[in-house]
Amino acid sequence: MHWWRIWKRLNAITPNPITAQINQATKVNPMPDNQALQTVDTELAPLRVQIDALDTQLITLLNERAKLAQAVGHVKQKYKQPVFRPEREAQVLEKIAQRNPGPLPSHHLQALWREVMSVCRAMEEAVKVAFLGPAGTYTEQAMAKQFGHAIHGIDCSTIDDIFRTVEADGAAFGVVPIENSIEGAINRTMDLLLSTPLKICGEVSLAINHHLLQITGDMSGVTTIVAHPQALAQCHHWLKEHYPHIEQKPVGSNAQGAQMAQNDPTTAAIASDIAAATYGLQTVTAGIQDDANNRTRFIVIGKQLCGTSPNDKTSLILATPNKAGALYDLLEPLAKHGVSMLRFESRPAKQKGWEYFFYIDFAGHIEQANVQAALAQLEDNSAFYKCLGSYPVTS
Ligand SMILES: C=C(O[C@@H]1C=C(C(=O)O)C=C[C@H]1O)C(=O)O
Repeated sequence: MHWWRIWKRLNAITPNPITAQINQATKVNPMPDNQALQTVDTELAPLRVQIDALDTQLITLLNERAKLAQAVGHVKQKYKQPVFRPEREAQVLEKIAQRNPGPLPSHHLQALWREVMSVCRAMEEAVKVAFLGPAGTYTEQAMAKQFGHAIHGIDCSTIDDIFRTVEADGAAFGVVPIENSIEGAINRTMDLLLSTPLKICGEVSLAINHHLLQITGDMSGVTTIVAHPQALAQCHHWLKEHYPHIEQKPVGSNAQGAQMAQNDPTTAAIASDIAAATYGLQTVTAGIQDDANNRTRFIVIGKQLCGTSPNDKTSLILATPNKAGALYDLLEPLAKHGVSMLRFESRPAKQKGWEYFFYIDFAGHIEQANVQAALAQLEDNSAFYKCLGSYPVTS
């Protein structure tokens, strides 16, 4: 007798309230007998034949696409040009959304295309990308969102290491967090941008969902909660309300914390569901961040300048001369040349008391005439000027 027949009989004797509820809610027979399965399969058979035929066509088309990417690779190699072209990929993704007749939602189709481009790119060369490790960090997730999975990820233990690895050509690109919707700017990234010769060549925005994780899902013996300081800050109110007496300990990354929790039942971690799966942890409570719309924006850094895409932004660091009205004068060229500002942040200039560096993002690409005119004037008006690059805007 099949196990589900035994289950059915048991249920007939003592109806299980949970299954009864599910059956009522879903109106699906949970234990179809062989005949029902056969009936379903018979009706599905012609649809499956069509799906198999389409898959065969898709395989052919995808391989045709890969061959073209290989040919592109040969041309790039001949002229010693970079394999990864973020502006071209942004263009491809934009066209996907424009041409999509549905019913597939454009953002799902775009996610598929990211992977298609990733494997096509890998036919030219697997791009090396430095990220904040170990495996399971949000930075790794952001890297996959930007580059797809067919890459060579190099895990670094600090943001400084990522900058150094890319500066020393250990990786072509690095992915680092720059700002969070709750906690604001990531200061270490901001400070390193000031001195690095690297450029910004892309950005990635990621929804951040923090979960409280422990090896068996039991908090009774837990004495320490570990996480990156940003994650601890983003869950501050929730932790204060639910675990006010458990010590909080900052660690290098949330994934590192998850790794620690894997080996120690007295330690709980705050990390993503990917980290939970990577380190075999149980979720004690899901979504513990204080703001449900918690997002982090990451930037892609590299030596490569980015061409124009359908929608670009440019990032600058400026300092004003020390005189009245200097900030107004500094920004006036943006308004004059019709350039709209997207972000304005300041960081103290550490060597000088109470002087600041201003980090400015605005819409447009450095190759556009109005942007060039505004930048020339901005540079004239500032005591310090550094252009960090132009790159495609992503949502
Ligand atoms: C094919 C190219 O190379 C890479 C792969 C792309 C793709 O698969 O569509 C797009 C841009 C590049 O990162 C290209 O430059 O056109």
